[in-house]
Amino acid sequence: MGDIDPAFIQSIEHRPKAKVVEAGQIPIIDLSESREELILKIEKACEEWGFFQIINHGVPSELSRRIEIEGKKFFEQSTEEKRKVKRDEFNAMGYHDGEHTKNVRDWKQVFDYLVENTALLPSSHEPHDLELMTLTNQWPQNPPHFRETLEEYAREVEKLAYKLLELISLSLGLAGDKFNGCFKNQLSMVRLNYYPPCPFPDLTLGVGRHKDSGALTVLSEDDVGGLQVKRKSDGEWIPVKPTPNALIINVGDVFQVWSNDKYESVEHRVVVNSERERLSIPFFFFPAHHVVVKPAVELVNEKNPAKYREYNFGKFFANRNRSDFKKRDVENIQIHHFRILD
Ligand SMILES: O=C(O)CCC(=O)C(=O)O
Ligand SMILES: [Fe+2]
Repeated sequence: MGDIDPAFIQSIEHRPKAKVVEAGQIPIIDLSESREELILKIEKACEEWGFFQIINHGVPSELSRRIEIEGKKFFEQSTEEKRKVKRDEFNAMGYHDGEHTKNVRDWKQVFDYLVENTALLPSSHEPHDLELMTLTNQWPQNPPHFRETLEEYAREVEKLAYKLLELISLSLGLAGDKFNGCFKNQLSMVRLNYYPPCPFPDLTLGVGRHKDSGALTVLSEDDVGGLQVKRKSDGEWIPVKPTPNALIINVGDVFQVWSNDKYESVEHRVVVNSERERLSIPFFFFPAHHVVVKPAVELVNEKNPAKYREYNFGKFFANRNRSDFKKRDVENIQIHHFRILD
């Protein structure tokens, strides 16, 4: 392949370094340990890294392999076939091959689907526009077992996401079911990220640096690797080494606000390589559109006042999605825009 489309090129400071730091893996937590142990380990991991891996999590490894196979079969089809379920400005679910993160194009293709098949979302990001629209999944004809496999996977990971929600809430000293109600009519979705081999891995990223906007993310990946997490202690990009049968968990913006900054939604990105394609499957645990996100009252007092103004999750989501389709001149909305200045 010759020239690269300039839309993919990262500015120099954001390009991946040839030499990566190897030390300091994110913690691996065994979910079959006692609750007391788990809560302590999760608290430490969330404070230090914002990320951890889990093993013995209950999602059958055979199912993870099946979804990987179905995913690869889907992406191997012709562009024409895949574009039959293309997402657009009216329906954000389905196939997409032009995603931008921070206004630079990502070296990847995606397929998105909702965990609940349909979900309500504000029609626009404008605060006073109260109109809602319905998002609906788009399913391709092929591969034939794609839909049933993806739906089964979403059901399994959703159970795990509720378990993690409980453990993380307990680790903050909150009731285990404190936030359960926020996920009735949830906007949660699963994304298949497909990263083709890239002839210019030094200039591009599979996904540019970003923070996840939901409560938490459960990520499954194949054995290729590419995810890098920004280490809180020194800002270095640390590669996450794929661990067989493990899932990678990170707390997102919503938990950062709920926890009033005890836990941080940590930046991460994906590097690509010139030899192997890669598939990763994040489950984004998103509240319902009407949920008002604000620091938990139990964690706020005179000494530790709320660090964020409350915001409407659906409006935040609608605003964030505006930048997926085209380059925009302004910075994408971020939770720091809701920060109360000291
Ligand atoms: O592919 C990965 O490892 C992570 C992808 C990611 O961060 C995302 O889709 O939000
Ligand atoms: Fe992410």
